[in-house]
Amino acid sequence: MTRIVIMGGGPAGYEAALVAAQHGADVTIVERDGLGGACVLYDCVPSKTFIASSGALAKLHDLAELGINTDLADTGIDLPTVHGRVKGLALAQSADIRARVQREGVRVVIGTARFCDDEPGLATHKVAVTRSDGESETLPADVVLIATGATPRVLPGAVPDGERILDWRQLYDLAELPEHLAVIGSGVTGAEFASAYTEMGVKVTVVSSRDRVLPHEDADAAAVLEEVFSQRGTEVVKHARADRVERTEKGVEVHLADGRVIEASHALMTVGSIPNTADIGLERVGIEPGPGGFITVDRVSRTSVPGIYAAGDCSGVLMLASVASMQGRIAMWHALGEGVAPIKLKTVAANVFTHPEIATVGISQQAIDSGEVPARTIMLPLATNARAKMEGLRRGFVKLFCRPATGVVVGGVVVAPTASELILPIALAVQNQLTVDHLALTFSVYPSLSGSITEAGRQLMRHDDLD
Ligand SMILES: Cc1cc2nc3c(=O)[nH]c(=O)nc-3n(C[C@H](O)[C@H](O)[C@H](O)COP(=O)(O)OP(=O)(O)OC[C@H]3O[C@@H](n4cnc5c(N)ncnc54)[C@H](O)[C@@H]3O)c2cc1C
Ligand SMILES: NC(=O)c1ccc[n+]([C@@H]2O[C@H](COP(=O)([O-])OP(=O)(O)OC[C@H]3O[C@@H](n4cnc5c(N)ncnc54)[C@H](O)[C@@H]3O)[C@@H](O)[C@H]2O)c1
Repeated sequence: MTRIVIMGGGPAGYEAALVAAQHGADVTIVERDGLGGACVLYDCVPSKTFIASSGALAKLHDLAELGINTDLADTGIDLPTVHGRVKGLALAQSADIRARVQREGVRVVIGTARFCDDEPGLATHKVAVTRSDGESETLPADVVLIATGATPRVLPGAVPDGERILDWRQLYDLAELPEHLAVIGSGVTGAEFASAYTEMGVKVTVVSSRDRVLPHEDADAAAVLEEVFSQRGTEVVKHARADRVERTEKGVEVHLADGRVIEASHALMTVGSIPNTADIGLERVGIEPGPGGFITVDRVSRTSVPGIYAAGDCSGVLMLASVASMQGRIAMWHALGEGVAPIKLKTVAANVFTHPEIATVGISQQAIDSGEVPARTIMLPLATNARAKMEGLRRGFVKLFCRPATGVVVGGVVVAPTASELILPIALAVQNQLTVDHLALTFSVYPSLSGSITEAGRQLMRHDDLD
């Protein structure tokens, strides 16, 4: 029986464990904190639960237009309940995952793992575990999966103190909503929290090192978000690199590299993550971490050392739970000799949970505009969609990209309140190389927002006739 040890019990680790157990391997997961990993306990799941509350409040703002009277002055946030729900749900989800993997016969050890091979180059490996009960053990392994995830990056001049200078994992311990929150960093994490706190009525200032929020996302989508921010009074300070954050009597001062100073009550640091690869004994097996400490892997999650795979945030491939899970599963299929297709990153669907949401799949507009990928494109504003009008939605759009000659769908963007759900037909088309004709000839419900996706297909199909 193949002995598999998995370091880390996040999506990469636990999904891998489920696959390995299904294929009859002897599987042990070593996890420091709890099953589900940082994804479930501190990052993805808590933030999306928090956003469920801010999103509910956001909907109230739009009710007046639909003829519903609500007294917004009377509407409030019960922060302890919101935070209690966030933490409770995370723990419950973690317990569910633990029960599931144990049901499948996986051994779960709560503790910290590191390699302890006697020398690099051996055919099998050893993992030393310091368990949470203080005991130690050594696990022999034919295959090891490194799935240790990542941790918030700390700027030396802005070390989180859990009171005024916070990382995103500390937010749910605040007793009250911040009076004025400075969000440092305008990537996906920064944008999501800026949006959530804005909807909760907090004054928010976003410090963006670039000329816009969400520098890695679709520029038109980022522009919609900036418009919403501006309408809600949220300021985006651009070309602004935070040098340090100092505590003052009343709150914090964010000192920018160009000398500007932003005053706020609290600072939320969202300046990225670093992989948890420093203390896991990589030198004992001869793995040299790549740039930024990430472990280099190929498309079936192999590292440079036979028998050792890596998956998820520690590999830095695409820091998404869905990608981590797929990398983990692929690693196990490969290790156990199953037929396996290398991961296809061009088909990954992702969503930014702002208000409105921004969902993307496949080739980006930027790759098309730069000439890297030839494609025909269409952008339909939601304002032209009957259902959107009925719902009072003015902002947002659907974009669809296809190959110039064949009409095969290669990507798309949806900006809408439920973009995370609406992106699926486009993702399905990209994954299965469907054409705009397939979308165009599919019945969508009338009236529906998804009608804009079939309409986008039809508009690109018309162009086909001119080719
Ligand atoms: C605020 C935020 C929101 C996010 N929202 C989303 C989202 O909506 N959708 C999405 O797809 N992605 C989201 N992500 C990204 C997603 O959380 C990560 O991509 C995902 O957690 C990666 O999973 P993983 O298994 O690689 O690592 P993790 O979830 O980080 O799990 C790794 C685990 O390994 C443990 N570990 C580390 N070292 C050791 C060791 N030596 N021994 C034992 N255990 C160890 C860690 O304690 C951790 O629990 C979000 C990220 C952030 C920061
Ligand atoms: N909904 C989701 O799926 C979701 C949510 C959150 C995060 N994630 C994933 O996690 C990964 C990390 O995202 P992230 O937003 O945490 O990190 P990031 O690295 O993408 O963004 C951090 C931003 O902070 C900026 N920055 C760095 N130092 C700065 C400074 N001193 N002053 C001002 N700005 C500074 C960087 O230029 C960058 O734009 C991404 O791959 C993302 O997709 C996904």
